Amino acid sequence: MSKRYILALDQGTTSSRAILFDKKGNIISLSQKEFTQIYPHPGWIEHNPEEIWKTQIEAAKEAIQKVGLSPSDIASIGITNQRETTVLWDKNTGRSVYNAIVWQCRRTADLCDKIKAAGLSDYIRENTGLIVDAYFSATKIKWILDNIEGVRQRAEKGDILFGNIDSWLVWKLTGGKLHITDYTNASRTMLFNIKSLKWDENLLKELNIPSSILPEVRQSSEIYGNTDKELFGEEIPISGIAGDQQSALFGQLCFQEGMVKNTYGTGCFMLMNTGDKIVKSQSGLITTIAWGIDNKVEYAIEGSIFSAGAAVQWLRDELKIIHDAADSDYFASKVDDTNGVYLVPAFTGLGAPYWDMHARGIIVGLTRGVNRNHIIRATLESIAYQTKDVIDAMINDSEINLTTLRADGGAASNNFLMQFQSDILNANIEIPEVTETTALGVAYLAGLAVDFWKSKGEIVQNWGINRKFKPMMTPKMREKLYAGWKKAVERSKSWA
Ligand SMILES: Nc1ncnc2c1ncn2[C@@H]1O[C@H](COP(=O)(O)OP(=O)(O)O)[C@@H](O)[C@H]1O
Ligand SMILES: O=P(O)(O)OC[C@H](O)CO
Repeated sequence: MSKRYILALDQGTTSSRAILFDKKGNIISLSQKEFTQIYPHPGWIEHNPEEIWKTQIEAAKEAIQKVGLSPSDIASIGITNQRETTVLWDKNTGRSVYNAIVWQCRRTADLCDKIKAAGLSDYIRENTGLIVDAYFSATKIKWILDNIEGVRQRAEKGDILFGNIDSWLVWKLTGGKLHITDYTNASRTMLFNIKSLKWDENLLKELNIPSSILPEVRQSSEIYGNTDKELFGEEIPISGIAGDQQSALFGQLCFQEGMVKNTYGTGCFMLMNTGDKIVKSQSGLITTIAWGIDNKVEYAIEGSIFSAGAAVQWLRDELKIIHDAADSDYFASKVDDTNGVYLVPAFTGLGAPYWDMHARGIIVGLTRGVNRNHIIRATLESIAYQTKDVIDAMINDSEINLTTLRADGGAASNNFLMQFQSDILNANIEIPEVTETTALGVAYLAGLAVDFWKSKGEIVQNWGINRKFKPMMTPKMREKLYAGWKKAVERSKSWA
């Protein structure tokens, strides 16, 4: 029987998902497992790598079993992942030497300040496309090497391996046979030279990171190897790897230069395809690798927003003023405005376009009549305002005339948010039929490598729009609201 499905493993910040797609790009089966968020100190965030592996493999097996399929129905596996999150493990035991330091973690902010003071910012910008920030993997790797007893010595002996979550999962899936990553993930480490497409020797030296720990960098779409037979009962090829935001760009079919998508998950990540051009942002965006496919690399500019859906989770888990993230839609719509309140969710500093590692969250404009609905509404509006900050930067850099934004991610299901977003941007928002575009993107990358899909042209036939939002706000109101946001952002800066 022919192999009818591609299995995408989507290892996100808050959950591990496994999704089976058919040739039309339809979801056949989905399994999702949440895992523990570990906050050892204010501003620090960790995950347990073993728990990530456990939830991911369980989700994969469940997705196959719940629709009565067997591994022989699967043509190949694609892996997409939360990016930058850093794992170091011992290659002899296969066990991690410390928790994964998550992309949001701010513990290396001071180290980044030292890197800036040493005058390395321009070199880093020029060669890695990135802005010096605790967000990226490099300083997280250095922190583990310098702070966990014995790890540096073991690394120097050649016993320690580094990987982002993609590498960790491939290592586990292949029973320790492959230590690889792809171009998209490598471009988020602050150690990879996006021009020469090699690990940057100068930065490795400056940061005192041994090159022996680094994975081999491969394309985002090619057959890398097979899963260990023990795992699924038979081997399945692995043929796609991409960081989740680049994967969503692919899944939203933004194949042409100038096409833009925004993913509303834990954070918000807006990427614009810039083709074979390395565009250097003048407005606080970063340059990243979009994908490596057919022996060619394409680039993107990106605006990374650290807290979007995370702020809604905070309303649910810490303030406990909503039961479920989706309730925020209902409560925000019960009031006409925020009653003058702005919430800046700089829980882990501010990313693009401000890049302030020391900013912290604030709620301003409180008066006696403010109630919980206003706070909930201000939280959702903050996601839209942050997106506007990034779009304005993108328009400034590329002179595009953005009329339509393709949106996806968990919070894109919030109709209030999408309408407010359309209003504040004065642009149309389109939500595709398959909103799991992150998983879909890497399924396409994996499927192209094994001829499950013959070409991008065949994939484009699968595209369909589910919902559309059109701007309805007056320009005067838009300007007034946004001016208030800019003022609030100023108050949140340089706090910690
Ligand atoms: N209806 C909703 N309204 C607002 N936020 C939502 C809604 N549904 C989910 N979210 C938020 O979206 C995030 C989950 O989206 P997802 O794309 O799965 O993120 P990730 O890949 O970062 O784990 C959570 O932070 C959650 O609070
Ligand atoms: O897992 P997500 O969807 O929150 O994405 C996280 C990003 O990859 C961080 O750069």
